[in-house]
Amino acid sequence: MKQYFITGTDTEVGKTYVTCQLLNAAQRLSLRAIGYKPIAAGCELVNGEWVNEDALNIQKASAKIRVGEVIEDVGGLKADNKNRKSGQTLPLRQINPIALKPAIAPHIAALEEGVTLTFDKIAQGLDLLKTYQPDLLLMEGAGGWRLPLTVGDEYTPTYYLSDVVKSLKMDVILVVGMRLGCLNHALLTAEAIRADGLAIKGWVANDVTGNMTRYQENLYSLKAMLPEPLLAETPYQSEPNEEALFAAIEQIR
Ligand SMILES: Nc1ncnc2c1ncn2[C@@H]1O[C@H](COP(=O)(O)OP(=O)(O)OP(=O)(O)O)[C@@H](O)[C@H]1O
Ligand SMILES: C[C@H](N)[C@H](N)CCCCCC(=O)O
Ligand SMILES: [Mg+2]
Repeated sequence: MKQYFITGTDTEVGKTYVTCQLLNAAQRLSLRAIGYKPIAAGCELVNGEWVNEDALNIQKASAKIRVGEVIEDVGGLKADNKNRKSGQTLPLRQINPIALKPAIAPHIAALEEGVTLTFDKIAQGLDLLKTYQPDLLLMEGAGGWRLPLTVGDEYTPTYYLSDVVKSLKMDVILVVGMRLGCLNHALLTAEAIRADGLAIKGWVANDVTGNMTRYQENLYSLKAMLPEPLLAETPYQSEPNEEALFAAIEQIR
């Protein structure tokens, strides 16, 4: 089983978009691929359940439950798993255990809601998804690399999502949202990941706007400055480029 943490140069750069494209491509290559969004901020109440759009998209793109699959109860997340038939999507709460209502920085939302964002909650959710025996597990962050999870007095951050990834020793895939400013954001993010002692498996150039001036020149610059491989380019709003995505999967599987 291969597992990766998907980070990005910022929020809204296409981490979920790229995660789903990779999950779909892996599935087409007969790999069992599952996505995980441990912490999501920005939810709507749908039929009594707090639902986040990233989580829904990842649920849709993830492998389905198999015949007779029995899931161990980990941290109480098994709940809505009974009576499920094979071929159904994984329970949303397992894809996204921590759903915070306002679309704001998660540590602030958590403080408002009296929720604590702990290593254990994130790791338990990951362990539960591993019981489905995926070939590929992609865990999407929230925001960028240095995302605060907990704060002390005066909102001093004390613990970051990057610390969790460090403890889990996960390799990282960096999604670069191709827009003005991304060179600085990509280089700083890559420097921080390496300084945290983690490996960047590769990066994805996601054309998040479709109208970046000098897109190619920016891409050449990133290729020249980032030593890690460009896994794929994901174009703006076109049909997925399956060949490119398959090649990316071959590099990370
Ligand atoms: N290549 C693309 N073509 C078209 N639309 C895209 C592309 N990449 C991203 N988007 C759109 O841009 C928006 C932001 O993308 P996405 O939600 O994947 O960002 P994110 O980095 O996961 O953000 P967050 O930090 O909230 O998790 C979404 O509406 C998504 O559909
Ligand atoms: C709500 C939003 N869509 C993201 N999931 C959360 C982004 C948090 C960014 C925090 C920050 O670095 O300022
Ligand atoms: Mg997302």
